[in-house]
Amino acid sequence: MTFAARLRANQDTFGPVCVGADPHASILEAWGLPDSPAGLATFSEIFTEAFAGCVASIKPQVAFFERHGSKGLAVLETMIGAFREAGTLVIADAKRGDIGSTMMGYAQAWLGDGPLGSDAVTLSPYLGVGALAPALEMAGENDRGVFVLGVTSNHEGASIQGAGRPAVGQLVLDELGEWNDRIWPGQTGSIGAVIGATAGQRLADWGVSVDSLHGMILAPGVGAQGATVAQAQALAGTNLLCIPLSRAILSAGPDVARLKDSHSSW
Ligand SMILES: O=c1ccn([C@@H]2O[C@H](COP(=O)(O)O)[C@@H](O)[C@H]2O)c(=O)[nH]1
Repeated sequence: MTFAARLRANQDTFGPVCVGADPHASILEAWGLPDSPAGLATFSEIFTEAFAGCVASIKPQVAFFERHGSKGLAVLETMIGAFREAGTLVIADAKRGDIGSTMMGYAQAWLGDGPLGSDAVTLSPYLGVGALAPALEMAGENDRGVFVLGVTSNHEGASIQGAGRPAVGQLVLDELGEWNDRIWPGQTGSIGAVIGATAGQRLADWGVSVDSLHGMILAPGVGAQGATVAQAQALAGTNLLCIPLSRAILSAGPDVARLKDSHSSW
């Protein structure tokens, strides 16, 4: 079953909200945990108890595990394994992107069967969508997914993503759509784009349309960054929409019941 089909099936049961695992130092502190690998491990245990098997997908922000070095990555490996075992899809937010030969290494790390192997990974197209080919092809071969930065939720991206006509963001979407049509003709492709839920006005101003994507949209920016679920829904078109929320849900922790309620309230 393709990643997109698995995401759709999970979202039919649990809804489109993807819970972000972003153990910022401030979240660890708010949860009464030390900013250390041990604190991170306890965060991960609570997060897993609250959400494994109970939500469609999670999106661990790799940066917050990397900052604890190898011990942090070990915690991430355990978390990824526990969620995948429970049938909850793991979207590793690693934002990888490099020349094709190195890209193969990233694809093997995040979309292979190794300890960090996840259901999907986020990618940056700054070296060209074509440079991402090893990951895009592996998504097709291994029934995994990717989400490539298109028009991001932060305003600093505008000077590059909105440059030119068609805008750079449109060129990225169109190229991703060509890959989807090639690998999954006539279906929802497992190559997605990151389009910030905060970016609706920018899309309109730049004349960017998501129609050519024929895939999935990951729309961060709801909650802590000020966008609403309705704003995320308004920009997805016919693409399969996945809405990640991190701080807005994690702020309900560390109580497991309150974390579950917080997810349900969205
Ligand atoms: O355009 C983007 C791409 C990625 N992100 C990531 O999503 C979460 C958002 O966290 P919140 O606490 O829900 O604001 C975070 O991991 C970002 O790195 C994004 O915000 N915008």
